[in-house]
Amino acid sequence: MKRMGGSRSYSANPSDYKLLEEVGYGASATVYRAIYIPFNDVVAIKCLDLDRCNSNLDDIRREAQTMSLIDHPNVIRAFCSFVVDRNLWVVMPFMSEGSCLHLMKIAYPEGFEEPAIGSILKETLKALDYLHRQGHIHRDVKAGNILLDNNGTVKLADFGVSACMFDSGDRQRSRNTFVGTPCWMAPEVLQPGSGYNSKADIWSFGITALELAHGHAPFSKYPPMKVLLMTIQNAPPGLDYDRDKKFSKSFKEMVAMCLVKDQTKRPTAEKLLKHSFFKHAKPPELSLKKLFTDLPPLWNRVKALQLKDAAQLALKKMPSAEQEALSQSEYQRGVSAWNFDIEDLKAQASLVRDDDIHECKDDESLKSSPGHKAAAYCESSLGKLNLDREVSWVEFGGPRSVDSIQPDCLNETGKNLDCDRVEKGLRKNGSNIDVMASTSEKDVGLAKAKTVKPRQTQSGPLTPGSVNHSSSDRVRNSERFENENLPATEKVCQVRKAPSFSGPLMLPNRASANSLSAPIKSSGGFRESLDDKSKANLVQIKGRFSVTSENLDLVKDIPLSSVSRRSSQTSPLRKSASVGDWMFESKQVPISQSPKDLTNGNVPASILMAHLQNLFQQTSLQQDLIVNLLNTLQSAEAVDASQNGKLPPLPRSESNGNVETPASERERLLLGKITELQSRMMNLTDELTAEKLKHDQLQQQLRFVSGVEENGIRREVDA
Ligand SMILES: Nc1ncnc2c1ncn2[C@@H]1O[C@H](COP(=O)(O)OP(=O)(O)OP(=O)(O)O)[C@@H](O)[C@H]1O
Repeated sequence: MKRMGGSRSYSANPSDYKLLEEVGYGASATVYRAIYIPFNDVVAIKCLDLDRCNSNLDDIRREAQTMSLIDHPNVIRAFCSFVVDRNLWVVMPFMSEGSCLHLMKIAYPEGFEEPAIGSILKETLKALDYLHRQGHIHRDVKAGNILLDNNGTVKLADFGVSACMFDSGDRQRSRNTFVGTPCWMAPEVLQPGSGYNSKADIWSFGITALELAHGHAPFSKYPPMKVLLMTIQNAPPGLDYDRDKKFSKSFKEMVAMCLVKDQTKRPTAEKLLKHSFFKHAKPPELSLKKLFTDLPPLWNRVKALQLKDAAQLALKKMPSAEQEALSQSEYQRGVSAWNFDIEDLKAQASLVRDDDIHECKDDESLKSSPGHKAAAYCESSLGKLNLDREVSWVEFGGPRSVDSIQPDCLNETGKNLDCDRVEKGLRKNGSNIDVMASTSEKDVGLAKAKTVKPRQTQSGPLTPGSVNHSSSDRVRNSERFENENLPATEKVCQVRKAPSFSGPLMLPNRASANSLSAPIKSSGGFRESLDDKSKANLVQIKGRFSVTSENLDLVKDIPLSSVSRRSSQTSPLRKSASVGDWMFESKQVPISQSPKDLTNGNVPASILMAHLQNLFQQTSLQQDLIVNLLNTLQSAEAVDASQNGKLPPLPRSESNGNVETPASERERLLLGKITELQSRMMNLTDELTAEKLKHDQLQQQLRFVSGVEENGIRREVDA
């Protein structure tokens, strides 16, 4: 793809470009300063490692093409793009001051002053307004993607995850997938199925405003899953009245407007641009230029940051392998499917120990601790959450390992670049770099110890052919090197190879990829409203079917089709209860199934046996119950009659005490009563016979099932 840069066109021939220093890196790309030889123009080349990209080549090409069609002074456009081995090269204008994130890490760890923030945000908002009008959602608005050049120009970069709202087919559907960086992600983006639109960018824009104001995004020190939960559950973050006294009311108000959880209540970019905060924003060339005075060139800053990151990461206490395995499986369980369940996630997040939330806390004491920003940077820059449709596993680990960073301290001749000098230079320049650069001597020593190892350089001026190695190869190669050559003292660095909480999460979004271990919940992921009693015992709900913990043992292997249907069938015991108020409490009998259900071949014989035995027991109990009932009725009638005087005492023979032949009215009444009792008894006998019949049928089935099972076992034994 050949495109025009201004009035000039750039070729798609890699040998026309000379790669110089590395000036940035992200989850899937490394960015180099480069020279376009035919014009002797400085450009930036983003080398996207296709092995590390989740998208297919067509998608990536389309993205690069989209980028090349962009035409706005505040949006980075691609001059051209082409594939070089397993990399896609995207040629674009070089932004000499790099990203706002890098600038903050190097010189403004507590964030920028309001006038600078106002200018940066206004230019960014113009970019968003343009993109939204063109039908795009950027989906990755953050300080790391806002680039600056030395005359104060601000451009929004990185269409790595942008999508066209007017796309059709797969790409349109893919808007229902999670893509982005968790700290900046809008609540609706984190909740699958709820759908989102360009207002998601407005939320990210609000988070970016906080990032520029504080030097880090809210929640940036937490692991991705925790961020995800906090974004969904907590009140939206904002500028605090007390803590952020230095910021104006209109700035605070503008941020609050962006960070409304209900996306429909967020303003559009166009509307937001009319906010008084932006009306009074200074032109960027006035407020931004002074930010870079006295800073070393971008590539040296990037190197210093890489060293700092490496040292910080090496110092981090890593969780044990077991904990990692647990956290991986928990993460996978929680978000590995569309049935995104907040309760389950809450439980998982609670498994994350507080000391796993790395040393950066929000409190001021820690803020002032040396190097805390770099650690926060590591968290935020590595904590990319990417839930892609084709991925069915969770991947942890930062986008770059310590190892992959090491060669950056070497120049093309393999000589060690004087990293100390870089740091000293930064300090000398009087900026706040001390905070960033003042990790203990141990850190620096550690980093230096690693840099002196003779290795083939992969940075510095590079010819196109020399960028053949994918970044993953680089990591792998250097890991091998580490394993073979690392002295014991440097083993700590190997912790980087262990997965980390803050690495990119690649989570599947396929509905079918749900986890068996996760409880089945009603469609919204929340339990249906049930009375407290049933809630307490509830294990599963699926439509109108429920299983309670009381019958869990009996039921655990029975397929859902044989699980009791709530309040739709009456158990034999309920029937008996309706005869009189004879409530029969049995915790073993909550299931009612028709013999058809039980003999449909799906139910294991052992379960069926238990169930039939249970029914047999019930029937016997019912028999006893009916007999008792009859006896009770008879004696009660007699007592009643004699007490109420309805049936006067029978005349007794004086001589032998026998009842004499009825002759009187009283005797007729008595006979009537007896007849009534007899008919009731007959009814009850009928019921009893029916129950006996049922009992016999069940016994037959029981025998049949046992026979089948025995035959099966015999056949198995014979075989
Ligand atoms: N045109 C450019 N000029 C100067 N520096 C650049 C340019 N483009 C990118 N960078 C630097 O490179 C870094 C990484 O670039 P980019 O964000 O495009 O990579 P990525 O892999 O898409 O990162 P992520 O997805 O993590 O945001 C940026 O944060 C910025 O510091």
